Amino acid sequence: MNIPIPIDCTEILKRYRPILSNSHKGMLGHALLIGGSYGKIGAMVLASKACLKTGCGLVTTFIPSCGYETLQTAVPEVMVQTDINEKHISRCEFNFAPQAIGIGPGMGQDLGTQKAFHEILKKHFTPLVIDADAINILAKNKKWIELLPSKTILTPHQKELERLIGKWNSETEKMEKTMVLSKQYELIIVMKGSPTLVIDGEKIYENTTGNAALATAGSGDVLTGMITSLLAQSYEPIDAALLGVYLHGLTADIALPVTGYQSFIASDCIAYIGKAYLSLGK
Ligand SMILES: NC(=O)C1=CN([C@@H]2O[C@H](COP(=O)(O)OP(=O)(O)OC[C@H]3O[C@@H](n4cnc5c(N)ncnc54)[C@H](O)[C@@H]3O)[C@@H](O)[C@H]2O)[C@@H](O)CC1
Ligand SMILES: Nc1ncnc2c1ncn2[C@@H]1O[C@H](COP(=O)(O)OP(=O)(O)O)[C@@H](O)[C@H]1O
Ligand SMILES: [Mg+2]
Repeated sequence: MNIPIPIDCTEILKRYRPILSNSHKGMLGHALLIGGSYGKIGAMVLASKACLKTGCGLVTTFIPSCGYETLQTAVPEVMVQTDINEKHISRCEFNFAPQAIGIGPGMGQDLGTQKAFHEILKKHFTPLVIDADAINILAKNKKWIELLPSKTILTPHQKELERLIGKWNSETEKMEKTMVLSKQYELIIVMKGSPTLVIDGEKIYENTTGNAALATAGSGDVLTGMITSLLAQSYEPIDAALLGVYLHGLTADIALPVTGYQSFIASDCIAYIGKAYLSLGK
């Protein structure tokens, strides 16, 4: 097994690009986030806000129509497009070309949603981040994995990973199975946990930031928004994954002395993205 490369400040500063003084929103990427369902619009609120706060110039969020007012009120900076269906995504049609798409948080696995996801995979070759229910849908329809563009980023937690690759008997077996999947389809797999590992073919990266404060609802939805943001800003997929995971963990490390473990919530993770960037010292 290859020795993991630590994702630390040195590694991150090789990849991080400071903002240029003449930047405008049109240069900083337009991200599209797709997901949410009745009762889980909050996942998209979190992902969308995190996407903007990570520096993306424009963010459009595609949700079922029941979430329209909630999202527009919670994050007025985000543009919203809605599905014809009220409670879940059933047909995803949008009228612009995003630089990156993040899909899955709170999306549910309704059969209509599965079909809509399949259509997106067949029609679009935009850099992709696949999370939560989009991972679960792929696990149910394994043939669709072939449709993922090379270097698509998947962000499974342990249970989602198990649905995707099957059960394992040891940590070594888990790593081997994940690397096989990564190599076979040229995927970047962010194995979320403590610590989070990022697999890119033969390469394994181990994150050095983050703590148990992140064990709270929606913190993964925030990570999806952050990685999609970096991808839309034209970071290479591996750099977007590593920088996203590192900054996400850093928010919790910086917040901890103020919030403690228990009171830290996903919205705090978003609130500390600015301090996480500042601590890179650039
Ligand atoms: N406010 C919201 O709208 C929220 C929506 N969410 C959405 O809710 C849907 C369901 O997601 P869930 O992840 O809750 O459901 P899942 O059924 O995918 O995962 C929950 C199960 O996985 C296990 N698990 C999770 N992380 C683990 C780890 N590191 N090690 C071992 N076991 C682990 C849990 O114990 C539990 O049994 C997703 O679409 C998600 O995006 C959640 O993100 C929570 C917040
Ligand atoms: N004990 C922990 N230490 C460090 N990071 C953690 C810990 N628990 C959870 N996390 C991080 O929090 C995030 C949880 O993601 P996920 O399970 O998808 O949450 P949700 O679906 O509720 O948004 C992941 O990035 C994971 O690495
Ligand atoms: Mg999740």
